[in-house]
Amino acid sequence: MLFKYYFILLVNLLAIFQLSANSQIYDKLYGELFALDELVVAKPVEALERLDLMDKKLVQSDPRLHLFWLLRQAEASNYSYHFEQFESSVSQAKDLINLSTPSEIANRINFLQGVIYQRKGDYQAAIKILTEVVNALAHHKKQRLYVRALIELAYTRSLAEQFETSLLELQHAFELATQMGSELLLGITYETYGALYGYMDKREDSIMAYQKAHKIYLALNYPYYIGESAFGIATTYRYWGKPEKALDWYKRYIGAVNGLNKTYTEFFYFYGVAMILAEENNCEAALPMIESALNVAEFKDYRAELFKQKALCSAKRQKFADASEALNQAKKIYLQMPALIGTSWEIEVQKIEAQVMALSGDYQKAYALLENYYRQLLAVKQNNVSNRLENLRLKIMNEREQLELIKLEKQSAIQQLKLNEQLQEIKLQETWLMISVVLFIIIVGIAWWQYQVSRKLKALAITDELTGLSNRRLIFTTIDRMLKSGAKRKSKARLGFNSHQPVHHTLMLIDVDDLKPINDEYGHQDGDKVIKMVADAGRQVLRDGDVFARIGGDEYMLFLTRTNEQLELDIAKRIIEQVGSTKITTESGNCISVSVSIGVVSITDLDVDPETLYGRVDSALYQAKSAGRNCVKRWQKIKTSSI
Ligand SMILES: Nc1nc2c(ncn2[C@@H]2O[C@H](COP(=O)(O)OP(=O)(O)OP(=O)(O)O)[C@@H](O)[C@H]2O)c(=O)[nH]1
Repeated sequence: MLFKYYFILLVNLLAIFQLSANSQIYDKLYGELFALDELVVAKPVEALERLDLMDKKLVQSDPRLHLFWLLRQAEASNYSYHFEQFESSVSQAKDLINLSTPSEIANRINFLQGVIYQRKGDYQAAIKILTEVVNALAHHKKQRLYVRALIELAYTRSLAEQFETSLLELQHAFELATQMGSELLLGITYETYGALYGYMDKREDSIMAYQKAHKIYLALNYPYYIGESAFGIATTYRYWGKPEKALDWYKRYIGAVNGLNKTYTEFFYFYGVAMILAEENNCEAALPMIESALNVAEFKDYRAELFKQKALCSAKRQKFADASEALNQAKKIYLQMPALIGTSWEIEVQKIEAQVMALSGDYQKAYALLENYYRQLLAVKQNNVSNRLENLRLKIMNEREQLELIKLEKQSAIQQLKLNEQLQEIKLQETWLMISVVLFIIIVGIAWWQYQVSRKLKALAITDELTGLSNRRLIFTTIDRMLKSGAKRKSKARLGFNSHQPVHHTLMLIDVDDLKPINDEYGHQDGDKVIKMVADAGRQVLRDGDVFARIGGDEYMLFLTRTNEQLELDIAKRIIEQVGSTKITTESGNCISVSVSIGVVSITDLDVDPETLYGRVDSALYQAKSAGRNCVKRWQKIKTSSI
């Protein structure tokens, strides 16, 4: 019993899990379908492939998702000229509509149904369903679908030569498209103006409107629309009697739609080229093209045109049976298209029939038909070019130009804003550059200052402040280094790596005699003068590589390189003489002189250790002091010698 409850609980839990997992999958699929919005028109074939890759079973398991999917398939099929698939998707979608279908989706499907009716030449059905869509959306006009349906309605009316209503609807669509700032809707409006003006025999206006549409489509890069506008331009040029231009634009059409479904793109292309050839009396080339275009079953209105040309061409080639058969086909088509009865399209059949009769030699019948044709044509033209219609057309064109001007002004204001933004950006960049340069200068300045300070500190570390001579640290380091490198060289020489060079350097220890009494009697300032004067006297004997340092209160050490016994004694004597002959004027104005004692040691053996060396020079100085001062003593192995 308990097991049964557990089982039910488990099943419920699984169902809940399944539901939430499914809802996640559905969300993902909805997301994918939403994301196709641009692709269906920009790259419809790719969109169809993507739709095909989606899990159909899953899509079909949710009616709303299925509807959405079918809508996308319909759009992508339409824009890729897969018209059968387009029709089948719309019809499947229609079958799925029920009371719970959101009106927005139902309207979209009805709109597409309207396009299908129109393409099939059932203008009355198209006008009816498109009017329903427009009315259903009338409460919220700034909707893409509302404007789209309005344009399609206007276009369908223009095909049925209801020009006045068509113009009014199109103008309304143009205003809305401008307000909404939708480039695509503007393009479609211009394109439809192109068609409308074409049917109204306003060739130049037609080309201008089509060109505007074409430019917009090129910028959007939508192949279907680029092709449609090129085809429209070609057709207007054809009616205008400019076959070369028409052919050029038919070629542009087939270039633009390259990659889309060939069955229909080629149908339109062959249709256009065949009509040009036939109109130029090149029936031999036109007829096979007319035949291959007629093999495509769609588009009654186009087929009627093809049959008309076939009839004429056949008659010109004396094939009157074919001509009459073709005329019958054309008439049959118009009977199936009540909206076209009485339009210039339909009455033109009589003209063609008259031409066929004339070619067959039945001039009487031809005359009667022609008379009838021109009477009807006059009525149609009068209707189409009535003053009221012409005034309306001019008024509408004027209003449109006003709107275009406003749009241009807005664009130039936006451009100005962008320009200002760019200027500000440039200014900001300049400021940053300035700041960077200033920072760079500051950093370089600080680095320079640090370098100078560290140089000074380094100098201070090795310099005696009072005399500017080297200090004890520097001279001792120099001597140590010299002895070490000398010792290395010597040991290498011993091993035979280099030759042994005899050396002779000199170390002197100089001490001021009786400085204490001077300090005591004249003061430290005068004592300092003495210390500086001795430093100056010693400086004069220096050469490159020599070091002269103050190593203590009144004690100096002098290290001389590349000397000899005679030279070192001469230098010591020169110092003694220099010091002795220099008079110092004390602060109190007295003139005093001092002397120094000097201890000398010759360095000929680099193996000696520094301490021993300092001990020797110290003892030599001690000898000099003991010998009564103001003299030089050299240290010698046994004893120091007096000089
Ligand atoms: N003015 C001055 N006096 C100093 C300085 N450094 C040391 N002295 C003094 O110099 C004197 C050195 O004394 P000693 O070398 O012992 O004796 P001395 O009077 O020079 O006599 P000697 O035996 O000949 O050396 C001391 O009185 C120190 O105070 C200094 O930088 N400036």
